[in-house]
Amino acid sequence: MGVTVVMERANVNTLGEAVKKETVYRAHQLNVWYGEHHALKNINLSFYENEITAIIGPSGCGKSTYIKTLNRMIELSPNVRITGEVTYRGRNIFDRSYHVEQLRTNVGMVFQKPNPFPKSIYDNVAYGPRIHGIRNKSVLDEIVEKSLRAAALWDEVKDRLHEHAHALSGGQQQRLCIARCLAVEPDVILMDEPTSALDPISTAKIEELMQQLKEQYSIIIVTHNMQQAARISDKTAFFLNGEVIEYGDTQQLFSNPRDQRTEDYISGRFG
Ligand SMILES: Nc1ncnc2c1ncn2[C@@H]1O[C@H](COP(=O)(O)OP(=O)(O)OP(=O)(O)O)[C@@H](O)[C@H]1O
Repeated sequence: MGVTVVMERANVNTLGEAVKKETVYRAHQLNVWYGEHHALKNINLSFYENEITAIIGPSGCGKSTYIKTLNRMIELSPNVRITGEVTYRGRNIFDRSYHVEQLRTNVGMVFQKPNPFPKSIYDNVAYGPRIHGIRNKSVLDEIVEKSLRAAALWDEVKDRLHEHAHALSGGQQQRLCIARCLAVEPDVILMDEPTSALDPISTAKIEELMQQLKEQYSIIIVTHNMQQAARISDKTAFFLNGEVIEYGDTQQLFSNPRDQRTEDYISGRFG
């Protein structure tokens, strides 16, 4: 039985001053079962504003289950049972009175495989705002441009906005999915291995983009790539067999892990 170690250090700005960051998400004694399978065990973990948090761990350790819990996509899986609490901005997302639509507006998600809708580039980005009732063409044009610029795709697509999204490269499609997510002005972006299907150049672009996006958004990324976690994240959580083994500042976790199992994993001894 593993021990859940939750270490939280003060956030420090570039001048070395401690700064208080707002807690965006807090999981408290969270357990998830798929039928009889206990996939997440007593998770206690917080995520903070304007940070990138990486979730790492070997295949099957519960990373995807965890981020799917954060936007309640987990409820789409059959025979799921959840106990404990997840608060988003202070409210328990499993409260009966909590509207899942509101949560999904605030919390965007980018998946492993780019999944643009079978529509034009423009219509992909305008989709969410239209669902929210925005019909005015010039307002939509503005949102589309702003979102594509924020996703570092505008220059590449501004002359072909009405082409089919599937005509874009994989890396461009993934940035389009990020633009689609930004168009509804989320607060948090969940990313489930967003670069694992991409080449190194597209991966570098997405990583650079994430550094810009964290100025405005809180990002939680699941990644198998430990170099990527070390390069881009502020905090890292290491999951193993459904438990959080270690959580802390990325630099500290990679250079001086507290738990032997973290050390074994990051040094490639298993997983
Ligand atoms: N819908 C489901 N029904 C039953 N078991 C599931 C379901 N989804 C996941 N599991 C099981 O729960 C455990 C955690 O799965 P999860 O997908 O969260 O792991 P992961 O760490 O994201 O893995 P990977 O890195 O391979 O994507 C695994 O043992 C998996 O087989």
